[in-house]
Amino acid sequence: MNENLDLIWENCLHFMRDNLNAAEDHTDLKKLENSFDLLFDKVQPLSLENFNLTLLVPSDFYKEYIEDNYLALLSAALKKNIGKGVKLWYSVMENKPQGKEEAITLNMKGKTTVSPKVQQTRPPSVSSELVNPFAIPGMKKVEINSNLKADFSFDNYVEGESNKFAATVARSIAKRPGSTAFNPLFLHGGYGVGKTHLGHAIGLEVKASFPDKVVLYLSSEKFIQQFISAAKARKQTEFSNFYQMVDVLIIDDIQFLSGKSATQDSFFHIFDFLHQNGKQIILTSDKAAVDIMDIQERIVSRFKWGLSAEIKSPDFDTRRKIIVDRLSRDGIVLTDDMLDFLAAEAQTNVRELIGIINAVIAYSTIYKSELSLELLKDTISKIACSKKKVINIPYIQDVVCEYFGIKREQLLSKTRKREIALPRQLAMYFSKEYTNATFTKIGEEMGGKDHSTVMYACDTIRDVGKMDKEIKKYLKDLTEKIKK
Ligand SMILES: Nc1ncnc2c1ncn2[C@@H]1O[C@H](COP(=O)(O)OP(=O)(O)OP(=O)(O)O)[C@@H](O)[C@H]1O
Repeated sequence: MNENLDLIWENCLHFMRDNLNAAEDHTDLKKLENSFDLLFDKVQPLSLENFNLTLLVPSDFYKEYIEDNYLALLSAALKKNIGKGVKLWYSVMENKPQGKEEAITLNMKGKTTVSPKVQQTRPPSVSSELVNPFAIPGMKKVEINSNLKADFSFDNYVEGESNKFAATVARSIAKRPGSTAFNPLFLHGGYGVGKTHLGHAIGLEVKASFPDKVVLYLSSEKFIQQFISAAKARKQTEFSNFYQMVDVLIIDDIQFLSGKSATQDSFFHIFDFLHQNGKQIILTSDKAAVDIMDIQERIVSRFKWGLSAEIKSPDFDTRRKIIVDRLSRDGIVLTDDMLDFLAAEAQTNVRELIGIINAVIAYSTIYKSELSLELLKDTISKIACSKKKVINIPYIQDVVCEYFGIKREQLLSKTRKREIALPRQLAMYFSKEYTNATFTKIGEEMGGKDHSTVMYACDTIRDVGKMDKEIKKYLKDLTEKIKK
């Protein structure tokens, strides 16, 4: 019978909705339907056994509200769709306060026993497993594409000093998603150091160990786009419902939520729902939570609830291990001096290192056994030449905008809001440092600012950057990105 439960419940809902007017003397049907939908969206049928129907409700309030307002209608619907002897039970999802590790369900009997018999005991085999009360009817069984890259597994993740802590925590989360103290896991670090890889590795491991868990990886840009489309179509509720079905949510580059206040609101509610229900949240960012500008304080504070782990640029030994690991997948073995040479080359991030390894693989395929240290040096110098790029003002502006998650129009605007004015001053400063442009030229390219404004910005950043921790960090990160 349970197989048909969703269908039976759908029919009950349909019957009740159809008869709303008859049940109450209400003239504003639209309003009535809306409040009915809001209420019953959050109610799920949990089980139906021997005429015992158990509904999962988010709190006592829902139970009482249903009993007070929809008793007659619900009884009629249940009689019609299940039969006269049906008894109704509630399973109340109780959320422990902040810091809890799991959600529990409590069973209690409803006032409603459609048959006159009073049921005193817990109905047989009511699952104590958490069922998502926010799932849209009919969506429960929808397969979600997790968007996980099979290559980004723990097996392919080389551990070293720079990432050991983050990797250990990630492995422990993958074993008990949502049940460790590491929720959310906030992974941060520079460009290409392996944050995304680790996020995927957790997701893949969870999927392998708990196939029924819903795992979803996506970039914050995708999240923002989806939110905007949902808002345009007035489907914010469906948007939230969708995310609330997820057991392990992995959002990459969360810093891009900066300045997007409506998306932040929605993210906040999804975050709280998932967290309160023991679902695992994994976030990656190119900066520490406190360094993300223009993001609501309540969100930053939630980032700190779990664990923040920084992944640093890989040290020499880790780089060497990564090279050996990658090349061995293609059956390529290099001599020690070749490995040392390559490991010394790409010092800042693994992505750059992988570019070099791929070039070695390509050359190895062409030259086969003739691969030598000289050939490697030659290959690397060619890569370095082809990678040299022109650093000009528009390029600097792009890097700054991407870093702060703001638009070029904002950067070039006249606004004095700190979250825009500071990136603008930094862009002016870097334009002076890295190009031959005059103050006047920089001013023109920065949205028609006066040369004295540019001079002032450069002096300020230079002076403040000497002692202000925040500015120092921006200078370091942006220098790395501009020179990359
Ligand atoms: N420790 C590691 N072992 C093996 N491969 C790694 C490791 N760290 C990173 N990589 C590889 O380096 C590349 C870049 O890593 P990843 O995309 O995870 O970086 P990221 O920190 O998310 O960077 P960004 O912030 O720029 O997106 C990927 O191909 C990834 O598989």
